[in-house]
Amino acid sequence: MTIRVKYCGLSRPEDVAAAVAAGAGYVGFVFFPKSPRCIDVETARALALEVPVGIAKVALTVDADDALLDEITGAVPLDMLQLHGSESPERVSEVRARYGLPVMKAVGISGPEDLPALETYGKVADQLLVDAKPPQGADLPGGNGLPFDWRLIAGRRWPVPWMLAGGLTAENAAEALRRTGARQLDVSSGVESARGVKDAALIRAFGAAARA
Ligand SMILES: O=C(O)c1ccccc1NCC(=O)[C@H](O)[C@H](O)COP(=O)(O)O
Repeated sequence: MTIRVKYCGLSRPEDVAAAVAAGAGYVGFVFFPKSPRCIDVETARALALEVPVGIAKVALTVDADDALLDEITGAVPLDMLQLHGSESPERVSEVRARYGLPVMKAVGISGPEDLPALETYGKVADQLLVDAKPPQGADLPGGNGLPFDWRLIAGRRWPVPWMLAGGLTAENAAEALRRTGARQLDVSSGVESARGVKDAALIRAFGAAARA
Protein backbone atom coordinates (compact mmCIF):
# COMPACT_ATOMS: atom_id res chain seq x y z
CA MET A 1 0.00 0.00 0.00
CA THR A 2 1.44 3.39 -0.99
CA ILE A 3 1.20 6.19 1.53
CA ARG A 4 1.35 9.69 0.09
CA VAL A 5 3.03 12.32 2.23
CA LYS A 6 2.63 16.07 2.11
CA TYR A 7 5.57 18.04 3.51
CA CYS A 8 4.11 21.38 4.47
CA GLY A 9 5.77 24.72 5.10
CA LEU A 10 8.80 24.34 2.83
CA SER A 11 10.69 27.59 2.45
CA ARG A 12 14.12 26.82 0.97
CA PRO A 13 15.40 24.95 -2.10
CA GLU A 14 17.06 22.36 0.16
CA ASP A 15 13.68 21.64 1.78
CA VAL A 16 12.15 20.93 -1.60
CA ALA A 17 15.12 18.73 -2.56
CA ALA A 18 14.80 16.76 0.68
CA ALA A 19 11.04 16.29 0.24
CA VAL A 20 11.49 15.15 -3.37
CA ALA A 21 14.24 12.72 -2.35
CA ALA A 22 11.99 11.36 0.43
CA GLY A 23 9.29 10.51 -2.12
CA ALA A 24 6.85 13.34 -1.38
CA GLY A 25 3.39 13.17 -2.92
CA TYR A 26 2.74 16.83 -2.15
CA VAL A 27 4.73 19.89 -1.08
CA GLY A 28 3.06 22.76 0.74
CA PHE A 29 3.85 26.47 0.72
CA VAL A 30 2.42 28.64 3.50
CA PHE A 31 1.01 32.11 2.78
CA PHE A 32 -0.05 33.17 6.26
CA PRO A 33 1.91 36.14 7.60
CA LYS A 34 1.87 35.03 11.24
CA SER A 35 3.49 31.70 10.37
CA PRO A 36 7.24 31.18 10.76
CA ARG A 37 6.90 29.20 7.50
CA CYS A 38 5.32 32.02 5.52
CA ILE A 39 6.97 32.78 2.17
CA ASP A 40 6.32 35.42 -0.48
CA VAL A 41 5.04 34.60 -3.95
CA GLU A 42 8.43 35.07 -5.63
CA THR A 43 10.04 32.56 -3.29
CA ALA A 44 7.15 30.16 -3.74
CA ARG A 45 7.37 30.45 -7.52
CA ALA A 46 11.11 29.69 -7.48
CA LEU A 47 10.55 26.68 -5.21
CA ALA A 48 7.59 25.41 -7.22
CA LEU A 49 9.65 25.46 -10.40
CA GLU A 50 12.06 23.00 -8.72
CA VAL A 51 9.32 20.45 -8.04
CA PRO A 52 9.23 17.53 -10.48
CA VAL A 53 6.05 16.73 -12.37
CA GLY A 54 3.92 14.27 -10.40
CA ILE A 55 4.41 15.93 -7.02
CA ALA A 56 1.49 18.21 -6.20
CA LYS A 57 2.34 21.79 -5.29
CA VAL A 58 -0.10 23.10 -2.68
CA ALA A 59 -0.64 26.71 -1.56
CA LEU A 60 -1.91 27.03 2.00
CA THR A 61 -3.93 30.11 2.90
CA VAL A 62 -6.05 31.17 5.86
CA ASP A 63 -9.29 33.02 5.08
CA ALA A 64 -7.61 34.57 2.05
CA ASP A 65 -9.53 37.06 -0.04
CA ASP A 66 -9.64 36.94 -3.84
CA ALA A 67 -6.87 39.54 -4.13
CA LEU A 68 -4.39 37.33 -2.29
CA LEU A 69 -5.49 34.18 -4.09
CA ASP A 70 -5.25 36.04 -7.43
CA GLU A 71 -1.70 37.08 -6.57
CA ILE A 72 -0.64 33.58 -5.52
CA THR A 73 -2.27 31.70 -8.38
CA GLY A 74 -1.06 34.29 -10.88
CA ALA A 75 2.58 33.84 -9.88
CA VAL A 76 3.02 30.29 -8.61
CA PRO A 77 2.43 27.15 -10.68
CA LEU A 78 0.11 25.17 -8.42
CA ASP A 79 -1.81 21.91 -8.35
CA MET A 80 -4.01 22.50 -5.30
CA LEU A 81 -5.23 25.14 -2.87
CA GLN A 82 -5.43 24.33 0.83
CA LEU A 83 -7.90 26.43 2.80
CA HIS A 84 -6.89 26.37 6.45
CA GLY A 85 -9.10 29.00 8.04
CA SER A 86 -12.80 29.38 8.77
CA GLU A 87 -13.82 29.32 5.12
CA SER A 88 -17.50 28.39 4.74
CA PRO A 89 -18.64 25.57 2.43
CA GLU A 90 -19.87 28.31 0.06
CA ARG A 91 -16.44 29.91 0.00
CA VAL A 92 -14.82 26.54 -0.74
CA SER A 93 -17.12 26.13 -3.76
CA GLU A 94 -16.45 29.69 -4.86
CA VAL A 95 -12.66 29.22 -4.70
CA ARG A 96 -12.85 25.94 -6.63
CA ALA A 97 -14.89 27.58 -9.36
CA ARG A 98 -12.86 30.78 -9.55
CA TYR A 99 -9.40 29.20 -9.76
CA GLY A 100 -10.16 25.85 -11.40
CA LEU A 101 -7.86 24.08 -8.96
CA PRO A 102 -8.71 21.25 -6.57
CA VAL A 103 -9.33 22.53 -3.06
CA MET A 104 -8.36 20.76 0.15
CA LYS A 105 -10.26 22.02 3.21
CA ALA A 106 -8.63 21.65 6.59
CA VAL A 107 -10.91 20.71 9.48
CA GLY A 108 -9.65 20.92 13.06
CA ILE A 109 -10.62 18.08 15.37
CA SER A 110 -10.53 17.99 19.14
CA GLY A 111 -13.74 16.14 20.02
CA PRO A 112 -16.74 14.32 18.53
CA GLU A 113 -18.54 17.63 18.03
CA ASP A 114 -16.02 18.52 15.30
CA LEU A 115 -16.71 15.47 13.15
CA PRO A 116 -19.88 16.68 11.33
CA ALA A 117 -17.81 19.40 9.63
CA LEU A 118 -15.95 16.64 7.79
CA GLU A 119 -19.25 15.44 6.29
CA THR A 120 -20.19 19.01 5.34
CA TYR A 121 -16.89 19.89 3.68
CA GLY A 122 -16.65 16.43 2.12
CA LYS A 123 -19.53 17.51 -0.12
CA VAL A 124 -17.78 20.59 -1.52
CA ALA A 125 -14.01 20.06 -1.28
CA ASP A 126 -11.83 17.78 -3.41
CA GLN A 127 -9.89 16.59 -0.38
CA LEU A 128 -10.07 16.93 3.39
CA LEU A 129 -7.19 17.63 5.74
CA VAL A 130 -8.12 16.13 9.08
CA ASP A 131 -5.95 18.12 11.46
CA ALA A 132 -5.70 18.81 15.18
CA LYS A 133 -7.76 21.80 16.31
CA PRO A 134 -5.35 24.49 17.56
CA PRO A 135 -5.27 25.17 21.29
CA GLN A 136 -7.30 28.19 22.41
CA GLY A 137 -5.38 31.39 21.83
CA ALA A 138 -2.88 29.77 19.43
CA ASP A 139 -1.41 32.11 16.82
CA LEU A 140 -1.67 29.52 14.09
CA PRO A 141 -4.72 27.52 13.00
CA GLY A 142 -2.38 24.66 12.01
CA GLY A 143 1.24 23.63 12.11
CA ASN A 144 1.29 23.48 15.91
CA GLY A 145 2.88 20.03 16.20
CA LEU A 146 0.01 18.67 18.29
CA PRO A 147 -1.87 15.45 17.58
CA PHE A 148 -5.56 14.86 18.30
CA ASP A 149 -7.18 11.71 19.64
CA TRP A 150 -7.00 9.40 16.61
CA ARG A 151 -9.72 7.16 18.08
CA LEU A 152 -12.21 9.87 17.09
CA ILE A 153 -11.80 9.04 13.41
CA ALA A 154 -10.87 5.36 13.55
CA GLY A 155 -12.83 3.50 10.89
CA ARG A 156 -14.48 6.66 9.52
CA ARG A 157 -14.52 7.40 5.82
CA TRP A 158 -15.53 10.40 3.77
CA PRO A 159 -16.61 10.72 0.14
CA VAL A 160 -13.34 12.38 -0.91
CA PRO A 161 -9.66 11.55 -0.31
CA TRP A 162 -8.30 12.79 2.99
CA MET A 163 -5.02 13.37 4.80
CA LEU A 164 -4.20 12.97 8.46
CA ALA A 165 -2.28 15.84 10.07
CA GLY A 166 -1.30 17.10 13.49
CA GLY A 167 1.79 16.27 15.48
CA LEU A 168 3.01 13.53 13.16
CA THR A 169 6.63 12.39 13.39
CA ALA A 170 8.73 9.53 12.06
CA GLU A 171 8.17 7.88 15.45
CA ASN A 172 4.36 7.93 15.45
CA ALA A 173 3.57 7.76 11.71
CA ALA A 174 3.14 3.96 11.63
CA GLU A 175 0.81 4.00 14.63
CA ALA A 176 -1.17 6.90 13.15
CA LEU A 177 -1.66 4.99 9.91
CA ARG A 178 -2.68 1.82 11.75
CA ARG A 179 -5.10 3.52 14.10
CA THR A 180 -6.83 5.79 11.59
CA GLY A 181 -6.61 3.92 8.29
CA ALA A 182 -5.21 7.06 6.66
CA ARG A 183 -3.51 6.64 3.29
CA GLN A 184 -2.09 10.16 3.22
CA LEU A 185 -0.13 12.06 5.88
CA ASP A 186 0.67 15.75 6.25
CA VAL A 187 3.63 16.82 8.35
CA SER A 188 5.26 20.11 9.25
CA SER A 189 6.63 20.52 12.80
CA GLY A 190 7.68 16.88 12.99
CA VAL A 191 10.29 17.38 10.28
CA GLU A 192 11.76 20.58 11.75
CA SER A 193 14.91 21.08 13.83
CA ALA A 194 13.59 24.45 15.07
CA ARG A 195 10.20 26.11 14.60
CA GLY A 196 9.84 26.85 10.89
CA VAL A 197 13.17 25.27 9.93
CA LYS A 198 12.90 22.01 8.01
CA ASP A 199 15.52 19.32 8.57
CA ALA A 200 16.58 17.03 5.72
CA ALA A 201 17.37 14.09 8.01
CA LEU A 202 13.95 14.31 9.68
CA ILE A 203 12.25 14.53 6.28
CA ARG A 204 14.17 11.44 5.17
CA ALA A 205 13.22 9.59 8.36
CA PHE A 206 9.56 10.52 7.97
CA GLY A 207 9.50 9.30 4.37
CA ALA A 208 11.07 6.00 5.43
CA ALA A 209 8.56 5.60 8.27
CA ALA A 210 5.62 6.24 5.94
CA ARG A 211 6.93 3.67 3.48
CA ALA A 212 7.74 1.00 6.07
O1 LIG B 1 2.27 25.42 9.16
C1 LIG B 1 1.86 26.55 9.40
O2 LIG B 1 2.61 27.44 9.81
C2 LIG B 1 0.41 26.86 9.23
C3 LIG B 1 -0.01 28.17 9.42
C4 LIG B 1 -1.34 28.49 9.29
C5 LIG B 1 -2.26 27.50 8.97
C6 LIG B 1 -1.83 26.19 8.78
C7 LIG B 1 -0.51 25.87 8.90
N1 LIG B 1 -0.07 24.55 8.73
C8 LIG B 1 -0.98 23.58 8.29
C9 LIG B 1 -0.46 22.31 7.79
O3 LIG B 1 -0.75 21.86 6.69
C10 LIG B 1 0.35 21.48 8.71
O4 LIG B 1 1.15 20.63 7.97
C11 LIG B 1 -0.58 20.65 9.58
O5 LIG B 1 -1.38 21.52 10.34
C12 LIG B 1 0.21 19.77 10.52
O6 LIG B 1 1.12 20.54 11.24
P1 LIG B 1 2.07 19.87 12.32
O7 LIG B 1 1.23 19.44 13.46
O8 LIG B 1 3.01 20.96 12.68
O9 LIG B 1 2.76 18.73 11.64
